[in-house]
Amino acid sequence: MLTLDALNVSDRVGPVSGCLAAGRLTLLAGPNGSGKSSLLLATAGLLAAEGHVQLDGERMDLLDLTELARYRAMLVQHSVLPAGLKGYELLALGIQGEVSEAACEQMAWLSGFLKLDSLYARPLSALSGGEQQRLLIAKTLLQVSPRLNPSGRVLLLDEPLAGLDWQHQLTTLRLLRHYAGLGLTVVASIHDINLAAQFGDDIWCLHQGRLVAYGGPEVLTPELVAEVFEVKVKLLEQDGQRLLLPE
Ligand SMILES: Nc1ncnc2c1ncn2[C@@H]1O[C@H](COP(=O)(O)OP(=O)(O)OP(=O)(O)O)[C@@H](O)[C@H]1O
Repeated sequence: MLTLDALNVSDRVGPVSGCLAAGRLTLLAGPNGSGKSSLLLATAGLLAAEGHVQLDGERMDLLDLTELARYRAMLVQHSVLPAGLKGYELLALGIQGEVSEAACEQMAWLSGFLKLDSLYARPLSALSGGEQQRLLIAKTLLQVSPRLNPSGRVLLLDEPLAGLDWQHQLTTLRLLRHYAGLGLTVVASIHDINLAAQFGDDIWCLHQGRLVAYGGPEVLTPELVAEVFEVKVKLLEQDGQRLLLPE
């Protein structure tokens, strides 16, 4: 479990306190500039912040970089990719230690979901934005895949669905749920509130740097959406599914 204790990045986000549970997929919603990326980066230890983040009771800011890389993986928004690198070389960066048979099997497993086979041999500079994103997602997942890294406990992803087509958005969300099911704490920012409601175990909603709502998908009410996103929506409910439709 990740515990945020008054985490604050001046003028960007916070103070935010709360628990991000292991075994659950928490989706961060909120408009542009509401602080999602800043919160994720500060949680990952990649952005200086006041307050503390504890991982199972251990202060993350006291861990060295090698320990951090073992415990948590983060997909950052707008990754700068080395142009000469090929697809498989990017993926290999997610593997700690030698590329073992188990690592190859895990890569093949992820490739099946994210359709990476045809991307392996190509330079990253020759791939589309969505193709690059699929490789980056796989690399991030590999880093904390329990079979390869039993110490892996946390997955943080900033807008993993950016640039993905509909099929790969759904595949990615299913993979995130799978990793949560393996016991990891999985946290991702997302702009589609209906996908957030469908796939998130927990929702955190940020507005102007503050955590204004958290809980199950039912926290995404038309009232909250109107206040935070300034969009009028109506709620449709069918077969236990909730859909927020713009009016
Ligand atoms: N490098 C920076 N230096 C100073 N302020 C920043 C920096 N990056 C972001 N901000 C500001 O911090 C606030 C939160 O930005 P952040 O990127 O965390 O929001 P976000 O919710 O991830 O937005 P988006 O949905 O557009 O990605 C915004 O007001 C933004 O202008």
